[in-house]
Amino acid sequence: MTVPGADVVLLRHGDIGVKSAHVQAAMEGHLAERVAAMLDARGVEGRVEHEWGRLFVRTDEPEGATDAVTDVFGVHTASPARAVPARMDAITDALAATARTVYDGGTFAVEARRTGDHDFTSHDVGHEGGDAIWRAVSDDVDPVVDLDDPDHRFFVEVRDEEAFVFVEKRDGPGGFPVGTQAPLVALISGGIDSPVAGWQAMRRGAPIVPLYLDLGAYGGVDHRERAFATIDTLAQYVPTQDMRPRVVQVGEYVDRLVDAIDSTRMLSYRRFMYRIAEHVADTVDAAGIVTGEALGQKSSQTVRNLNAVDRATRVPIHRPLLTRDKQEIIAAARRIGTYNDATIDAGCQRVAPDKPATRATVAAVEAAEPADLFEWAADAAASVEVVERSRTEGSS
Ligand SMILES: Nc1ncnc2c1ncn2[C@@H]1O[C@H](COP(=O)(O)OP(=O)(O)OP(=O)(O)O)[C@@H](O)[C@H]1O
Repeated sequence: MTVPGADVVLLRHGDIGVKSAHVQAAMEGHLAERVAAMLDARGVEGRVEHEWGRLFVRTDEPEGATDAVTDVFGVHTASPARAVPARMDAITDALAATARTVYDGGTFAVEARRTGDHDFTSHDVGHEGGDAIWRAVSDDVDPVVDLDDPDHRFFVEVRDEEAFVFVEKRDGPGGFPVGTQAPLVALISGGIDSPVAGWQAMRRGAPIVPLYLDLGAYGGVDHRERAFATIDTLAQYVPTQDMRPRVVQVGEYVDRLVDAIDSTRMLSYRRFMYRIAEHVADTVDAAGIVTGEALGQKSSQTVRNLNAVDRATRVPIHRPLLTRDKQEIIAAARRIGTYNDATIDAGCQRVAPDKPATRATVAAVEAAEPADLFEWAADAAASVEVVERSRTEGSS
């Protein structure tokens, strides 16, 4: 619940803080820009201020602003807060007003931090603030202080001329602001896994260029639409990025693979797929490929098979979900918002052979696949199409 009179949102970052001073300063600048862009994209009024180690959004819409900023990569937590002058009477008044609104019984604690010169300590703030809260609510409830595990936490942060009163720290995605790493081509099939993998890459700062391979008769309109729907959802996290899907038609090539190869078919299909991604990466100056593969999840994802398929490309393949269980990935997809889009059943299952190889060698895969497989990939990639979507075209 937002504190009454909230007029600012405090933003904290996480991993940015372990960087050297000049990198941290640059990343905080990036973060401030991303926060401003997100507010703009969500239609929330707010002015972003940046001080060393901390960002603030001054706003008349603290709820909307908090919702928006907790979707920005790089934001670890955010707190809608009320700013008051850094005087004890102003702080205790704000705490009392907040307690009257949010305190519905149980135990409480005041947690105070302070930087700057003041004629009181953070211990004083805790003590006098606790008294003020007690007086504010003791007619209605029986307030009890518990500093270890309270039901209600009242936070006060005193910074120089101002003090901020708040009651919650809402989680953001953490990580780094998008754009602080080179781009990656993300192979997005629209299943449950690949959108989560793309999101994870963005969370660590790498913009993604979404690439969808249209399987023609093996996929269908639903398959394509679910991929686009997940990309639209991902695009909402990065309003400044160009998230238009890149689409390559591969149906006729898959037909040929199904006719030509049996047990190692999926592995050659992956090699073909990575090669297409490599071509796209070259055209957009991306420095790697992201997939939603997880160790052992499918026959094509055994350690040996991953080794065999990786040899097809000189571009590194990043697999953020490599060690995740399916249930963890599903939970992440639900949090991110891509789960529902991804549950339409379609696609690769129809390409897979009845008895897929699980311990393939590079030599065996190469021996079974058409000699010109990589030329097919080059031909297919040459007709890559950029699909215009109303919500996915970035503003910078
Ligand atoms: N049609 C496609 N377009 C783009 N990428 C694809 C496509 N099919 C597969 N991939 C990529 O290959 C990875 C492994 O393929 P797999 O067959 O396991 O995907 P899936 O089960 O259809 O979807 P997901 O892995 O997203 O749940 C995917 O995570 C994705 O990165």
